[in-house]
Amino acid sequence: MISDSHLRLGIPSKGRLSDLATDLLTQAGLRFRRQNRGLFARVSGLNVDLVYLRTDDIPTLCAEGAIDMGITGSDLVEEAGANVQERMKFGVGRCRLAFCIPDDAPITSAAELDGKRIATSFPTVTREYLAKHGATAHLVSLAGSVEAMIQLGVADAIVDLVETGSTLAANRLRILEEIGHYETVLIQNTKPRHSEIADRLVQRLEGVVIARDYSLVEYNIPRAKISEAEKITPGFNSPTINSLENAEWCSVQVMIRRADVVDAMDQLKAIGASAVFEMTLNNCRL
Ligand SMILES: Nc1ncnc2c1ncn2[C@@H]1O[C@H](COP(=O)(O)OP(=O)(O)OP(=O)(O)O)[C@@H](O)[C@H]1O
Ligand SMILES: O=P(O)(O)OC[C@H]1O[C@H](OP(=O)(O)OP(=O)(O)O)[C@H](O)[C@@H]1O
Ligand SMILES: [Mg+2]
Repeated sequence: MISDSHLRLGIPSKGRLSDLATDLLTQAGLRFRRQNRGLFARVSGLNVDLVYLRTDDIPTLCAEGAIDMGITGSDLVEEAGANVQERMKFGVGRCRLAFCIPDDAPITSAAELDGKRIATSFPTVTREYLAKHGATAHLVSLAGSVEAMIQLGVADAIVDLVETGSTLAANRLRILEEIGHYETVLIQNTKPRHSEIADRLVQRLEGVVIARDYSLVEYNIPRAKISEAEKITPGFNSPTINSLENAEWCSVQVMIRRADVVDAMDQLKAIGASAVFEMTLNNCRL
């Protein structure tokens, strides 16, 4: 099934990153079907084989060359100490890794955890962080449910991922100190095989990631106001300006970060723009 002439891309077989990765690849136009419980899938029209793996094994398997590229969490890359190249950030699966303690604990910094017991799924990152701050601790390594470990009496503090903070709140814990910010990434072996296919894959995925971040905004504006409008909407490179039948007016097309669109639309209206539309982008090549 697996072929040497194909690039091998490792993707999460289950868990929260599994759907994220499948959605990204599908939106990027890759066509594939995973056979029931199968560990491989061939992509049609592009020489790529998908390999379904555990999210936390992907960094090591990529560093070892078992797969050429992989989709995983940057936290897991760091924990594995995997020597891989990060090719892309996807802007999804964002989370922080943090030292957390009971709400009412009087501790004020991670250095004060010297000699204490810490439960975590990230023993390497935790040990290295503590060492940099002149501390050592007894680490209890676990695969999950780390937030329960203080109540269970096996730890004084934990190091775990935090996204919304609701798991911490439910367990009456608070963040003591953040170790770092992480997200879903595309990694590649440092001695790439099939570089051309890899670059094509990156280009396709970038098209989706940029399109997810931007909208296309179109509006009509009096020519006399163009420079004012350009200050509000400078565009990714520069805006596209088209003539209208009424020579005093023109139509502008421009990419704007989604988070900034409503503000920009209000400002455009205020300087005299009309027919201001926001359109969703599905994909792009810039
Ligand atoms: N709450 C979260 N919010 C956002 N991203 C997260 C969160 N928890 C984990 N992640 C990201 O997803 C990756 C995989 O998470 P994890 O290893 O916990 O698997 P999972 O998908 O949650 O499955 P399970 O915990 O059931 O094994 C993490 O390494 C991290 O990059
Ligand atoms: O800040 P929050 O939004 O609450 O998210 C953080 C929680 O999400 C992850 O757990 P997961 O759901 O993967 O369960 P696990 O402990 O079994 O890995 C992580 O390990 C935290 O427990
Ligand atoms: Mg989890």
